[in-house]
Amino acid sequence: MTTTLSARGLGRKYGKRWALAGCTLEIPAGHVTGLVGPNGAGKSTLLNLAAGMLAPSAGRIEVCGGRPGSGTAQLAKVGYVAQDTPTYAGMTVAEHLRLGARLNPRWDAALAAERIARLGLDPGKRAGKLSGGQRAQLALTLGIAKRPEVLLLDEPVAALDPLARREFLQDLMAVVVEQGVSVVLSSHLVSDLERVCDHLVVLVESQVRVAGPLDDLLATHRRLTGPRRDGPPPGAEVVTESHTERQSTYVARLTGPVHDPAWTAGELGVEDLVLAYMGSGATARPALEVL
Ligand SMILES: Nc1ncnc2c1ncn2[C@@H]1O[C@H](COP(=O)(O)OP(=O)(O)OP(=O)(O)O)[C@@H](O)[C@H]1O
Repeated sequence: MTTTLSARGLGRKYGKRWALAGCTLEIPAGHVTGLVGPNGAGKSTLLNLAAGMLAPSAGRIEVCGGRPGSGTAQLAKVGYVAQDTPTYAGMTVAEHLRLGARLNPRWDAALAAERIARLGLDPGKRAGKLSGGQRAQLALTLGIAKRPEVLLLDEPVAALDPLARREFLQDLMAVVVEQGVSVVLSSHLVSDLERVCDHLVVLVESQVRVAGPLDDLLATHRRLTGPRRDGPPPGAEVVTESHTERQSTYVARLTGPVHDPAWTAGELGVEDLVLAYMGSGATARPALEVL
C-alpha cells in the first residue's frame, strides 16, 4: 500500500497552545479523504503541515514519501489550495496560468487552458472580479495543472452556493478519476464529503478522534437502543450515550456481535457518525484508526 500521508505523534503549537497534538494517521494513496471537525479543531493546521507551509513542533509527517517543505521535488508532488481559495486579485486568469507555468516543472498548460475554457472563465478577467465560485475553480485549476500526486484542499467549497458546490465536486471527482490523484479535503459540509469521500478523518480539539475507510466505519458503528441498565452490551465501545428513565441509546463501535435481544442495532449515516465523534469530546479518548 502506498501512502499519501503518514503522521506519527505529529503536533504543532502556537505559543503554549497545541493546535494539533499527538496526531498519528495513515492515509493510503488513491483515495479522497474528508477532514472534518469543528472550528479550531486543527484541520487547517494539519493541511498546512502536509503542504510544508508549517513545520511540526513535535513528531513527524511524510507526504507522498517525502518530508513536506524539503525542496522543489516535494513541492511538485503536492497541490495545495489554502482556505479562501487564494488568488491574486490584481492578476488576470491568464496571468495566473503563466505564473503557474513558471513555478511548476510538471505544469500541464493544455489541461489548464482546457479547464479554463470549459468553465467559461474569461482569461483577461482579473481574479478580484471573479465570483467566489469562479475563484475557487481558478485555484483548483492551478492546483490540478501542476499535476501533483496529492491535492490538499482546505474548505474549497465553503463560499459556493449549493449548485456551484455540486459542480465543483463533480469536476473534482472527474479529475480524480482521470488523473488518479489523491485528495485530502476539509469541509464542514458532511453531506458534500459523503458524496465524494471514501476515507474520513474526524479531528476534535487538536486530536484525531477517528480515521479510516468510510465503508468500514459505517459497517462497524451502530446506534444501540435498549433498556436502561448498568451499561452498554458487551462488544460495544461507546462513542456517545444518552439516557431516558427507561431507555439507553449508545452510538458505539462494535467489536463483536450483540447477542442480547433486548438491544436493537440501527445503522448510522455519515452525518450521525461524524456528529457522534464530534460530540464525544468530554473525556480524552484514544484515537481509533481503522485501516
Ligand atoms: N497563526 C496562528 N496563531 C495562533 N493560533 C493559531 C494560528 N492558526 C491557528 N491557530 C489556532 O490553532 C487552532 C487550530 O486552528 P485551525 O485553523 O487549524 O483549525 P480548523 O479546524 O482549520 O478551524 P476552521 O474550521 O475554523 O477553519 C485554533 O485554536 C486556532 O485558534
